Amino acid sequence: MAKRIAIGGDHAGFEYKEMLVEKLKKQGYEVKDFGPFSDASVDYPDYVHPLCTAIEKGEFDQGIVICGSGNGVAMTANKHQGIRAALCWNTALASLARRHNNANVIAIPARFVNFQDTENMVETFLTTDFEGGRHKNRVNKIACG
Ligand SMILES: O=C(CO)[C@H](O)[C@H](O)[C@H](O)COP(=O)(O)O
Repeated sequence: MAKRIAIGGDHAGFEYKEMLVEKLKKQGYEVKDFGPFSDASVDYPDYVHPLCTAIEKGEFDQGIVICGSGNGVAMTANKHQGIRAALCWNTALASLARRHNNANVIAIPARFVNFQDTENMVETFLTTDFEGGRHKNRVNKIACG
């Protein structure tokens, strides 16, 4: 079964989101675009909260959220108990986010990374497994409340 990917962000991430959606669909991923659907100025929580709720409900396997710095989308995503969002700006961080933190959402700072690096980070994020072992207890202790 194709991996189900949820993607969204804000106007600053719009261009990269559009290019990623096209690429991921071509690669055979099942992709749902949570918006926005133009580069008009918007508020990222309006798009990131529905995306994260859908992941928490089990409707998607992993998420990609993109804004200018990556911080706004990451902060929003991490308000959700079932989300572990990792702000990444290179493939080493994307790999560690999966291997050590079992991150289920990657947050990308579109204004600070080029698209080639973004593609590489996303590919790494979607294809790298959680190592478990010593990291399992730590990850289990992240959620609170
Ligand atoms: O949330 C952010 C900052 O933490 C994102 O980078 C936004 O994309 C950014 O704030 C948008 O800025 P703009 O001046 O409204 O385009």
